[in-house]
Amino acid sequence: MSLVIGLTGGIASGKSTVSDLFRQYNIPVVDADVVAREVVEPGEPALAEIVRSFGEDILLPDGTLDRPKLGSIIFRDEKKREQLNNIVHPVVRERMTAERDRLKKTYPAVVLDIPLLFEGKQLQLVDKVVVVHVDSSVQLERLMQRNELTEQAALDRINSQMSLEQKASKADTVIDNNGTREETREQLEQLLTSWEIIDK
Ligand SMILES: CC(C)(COP(=O)(O)OP(=O)(O)OC[C@H]1O[C@@H](n2cnc3c(N)ncnc32)[C@H](O)[C@@H]1O)[C@@H](O)C(=O)NCCC(=O)NCCS
Ligand SMILES: Nc1ncnc2c1ncn2[C@@H]1O[C@H](COP(=O)(O)OP(=O)(O)OP(=O)(O)O)[C@@H](O)[C@H]1O
Repeated sequence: MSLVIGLTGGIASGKSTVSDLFRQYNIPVVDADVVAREVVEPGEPALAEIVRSFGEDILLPDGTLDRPKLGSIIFRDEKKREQLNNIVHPVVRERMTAERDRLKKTYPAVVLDIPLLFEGKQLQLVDKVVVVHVDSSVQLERLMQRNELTEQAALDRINSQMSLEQKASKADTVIDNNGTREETREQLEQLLTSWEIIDK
């Protein structure tokens, strides 16, 4: 029996940071952001569909997706975001399911890092949900710093998702990532011990 853990949170709340910690305990992580990039590479059907919906201008001269341009459209416009989600999410879900099932054969636990686990209705993919939580001021500050975004662009992204408070209220477990990375690691270790995935 392998436990499938859904890891989620808000943008820049620390999912990748916690994913790296899972990997340090030899627990594999499938990252939805990485899969979402793979499915829109040149030659993929999803990219052709994006061009049909958003126009040729959404491509860079080398034929790859102009991600900043698409981001500037969809993070400000709910209808366009839904349009993009309807193209990308089913393919992402299919690939993640296959990867999950492959890894389940070998590992006692598998993590699916899915930023839109609740919004994208992907809960059926996982057994337990871990939400990485930070206060909104910490989230805004870390996002602006990491992505070199203005406050407005960062807020557009944050507000395009379900609030972190709401996500935390739906979780099986919440990891508080306001503190140091070491404090976050300690919380994860405790969790993995209580779920009997690692021995203390
Ligand atoms: C719009 C795109 C091209 C912008 O690319 P960019 O390189 O700037 O961002 P990146 O892909 O690294 O995403 C960063 C974060 O933005 C948030 N985010 C991405 N897409 C969405 C969305 N459709 N709705 C809400 N938040 C989103 C997530 O928290 C994600 O971790 C890209 O995010 C995309 O293709 N999004 C649609 C696919 C998707 O929903 N991905 C999320 C995981 S399935
Ligand atoms: N405990 C921490 N202390 C200080 N900085 C942190 C901590 N956790 C994460 N960070 C920093 O905050 C930023 C966001 O973290 P991370 O990339 O892990 O978030 P994420 O949830 O994976 O983001 P995204 O939704 O965009 O994929 C990064 O620059 C990271 O280095």
